Amino acid sequence: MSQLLKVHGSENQFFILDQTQLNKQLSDNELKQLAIKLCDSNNNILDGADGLLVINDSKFADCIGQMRVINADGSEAKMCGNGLRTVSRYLSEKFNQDSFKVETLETNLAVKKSENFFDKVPTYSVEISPISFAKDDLPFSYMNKIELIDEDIPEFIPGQKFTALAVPNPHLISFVDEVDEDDLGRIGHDLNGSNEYFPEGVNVSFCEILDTNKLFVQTYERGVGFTNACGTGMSATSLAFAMLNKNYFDQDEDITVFNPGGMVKTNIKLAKRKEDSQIHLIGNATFTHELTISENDLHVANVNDIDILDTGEETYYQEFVDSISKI
Ligand SMILES: N[C@H](CCC[C@H](N)C(=O)O)C(=O)O
Repeated sequence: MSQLLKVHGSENQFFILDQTQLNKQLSDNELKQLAIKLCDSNNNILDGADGLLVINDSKFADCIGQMRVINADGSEAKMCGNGLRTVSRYLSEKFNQDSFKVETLETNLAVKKSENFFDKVPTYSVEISPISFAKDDLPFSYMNKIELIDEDIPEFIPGQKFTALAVPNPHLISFVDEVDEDDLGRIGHDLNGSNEYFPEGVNVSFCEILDTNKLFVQTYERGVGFTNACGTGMSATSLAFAMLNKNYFDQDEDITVFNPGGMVKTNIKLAKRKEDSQIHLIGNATFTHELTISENDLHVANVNDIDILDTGEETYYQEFVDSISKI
């Protein structure tokens, strides 16, 4: 029985650990160390990953499991949109249910199996919630602002506007004509080090508006760096897009969000009070490998003692990616 899975949502790569299968739960520090070890590409465990998703039993009767999110640097996040799709598939197949709730650090989220985007590419829809623009919920500090919505912030990039929102992890978004990776990398790095603006760091996304309900989003993630996709980043960006670009947004249709790892869809329902808007993220949940620690003791996971089985699913995902085009 494999103890770990290697998975991805839009090539945002994770390891999944189902702690309910272990004889002894790992401590928070052991989970942090395991995440750092597994995710570090220098350890040659399937080229590392962007984070570790930990599944535990839920304390809520209406949830079939709990998801915790540990970034590659060992920091814990409240939420992970791409990761929640893979955890939803894992729990769906484990309990043979297609629609249920998953407990996360901040709230319990509704998830469900969706119609596959492509043959043999399992596809899931997850609720992204709660939503906040309040400075104390991000948190951020900028002049006397209590919200940052389409705000000129010359200290970041002169002439570029930014929007900050928590879903509930923190996101800073800017709409650009073309993503400049140097700018994105510099701001992402600076705002996740010691800085006066985002004391707990922030995920930074640049977005190109390609057409009506069609976006390209690239993200520099807190606790990771550049990733192929960031589910909460694409979700937060989709809400900001719907709020700020009414002439390019059709509320009756999903938004197609391209990213360096592929494509997802988001569904936005704007509400009178913006925090009451609804976001759903729909996309693949691909399981690429099953891993077994022969020690059967994750506390001392030894790099050389891991058996790895390739599921063959990546082939189907790549066929999906080859079938889509931004234009
Ligand atoms: N780096 C994020 C957590 C992972 C989010 C991302 N991978 C997603 O799919 O939402 C943070 O520290 O808030």
